[in-house]
Amino acid sequence: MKVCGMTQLQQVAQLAALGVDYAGFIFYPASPRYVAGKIEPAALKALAGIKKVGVFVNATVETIRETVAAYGLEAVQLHGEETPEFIRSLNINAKIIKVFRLKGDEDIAGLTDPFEKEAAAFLFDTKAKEYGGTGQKFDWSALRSAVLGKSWFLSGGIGPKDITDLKSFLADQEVYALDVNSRFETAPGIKDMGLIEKFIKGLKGE
Ligand SMILES: O=C(O)c1ccccc1NCC(=O)[C@H](O)[C@H](O)COP(=O)(O)O
Repeated sequence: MKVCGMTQLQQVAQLAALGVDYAGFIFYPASPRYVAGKIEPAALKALAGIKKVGVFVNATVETIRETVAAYGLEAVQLHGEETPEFIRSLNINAKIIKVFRLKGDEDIAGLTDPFEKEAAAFLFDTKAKEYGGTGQKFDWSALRSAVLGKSWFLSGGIGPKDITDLKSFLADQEVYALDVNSRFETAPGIKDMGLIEKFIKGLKGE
């Protein structure tokens, strides 16, 4: 599982203790979850036990490279209109997660194929006015028939009430990991850790 939009180091450590695989950090200045100035880069770099993902929206090569080095990011999530050529030019020591923002009726393979070589994983989020963290879902059924030769994250508005639907979707889909965010917040960037713990247990059927 990935929990995105973290802004407090203590909560990131709590996620690690819960066994969450990935923590996401928003490096998009227009987001209310913009992490710069909220977590000290060296402190995050030193924190072990969870993979750190930097989320960028149409950032420059220099910004991404500097941020990966400063915060010790293991992966970069490209949430904007980044092209395969742009990804090739990055040349960084971090996995690339390319985001596709969907309504649900798109030709998924047509969107993902150009990124087959450049991305380590895909993430499917909801197409909305804002780039991410909208709390809105898209129609997952388009993903049921998509043939994707790559690990992918399911994202977009996933919340505590979705456990039953998720269990049925995950039963016959090769979803690599779920990505959750605003539906588990008390305020933008502040997570309700109790809710996250309950959600993890609920998915495991505990
Ligand atoms: O969370 C943000 O504020 C954000 C802003 C701009 C680009 C991406 C952003 N979030 C990235 C994520 O991976 C979210 O988890 C994803 O959009 C789903 O969020 P939600 O619908 O709130 O579950």
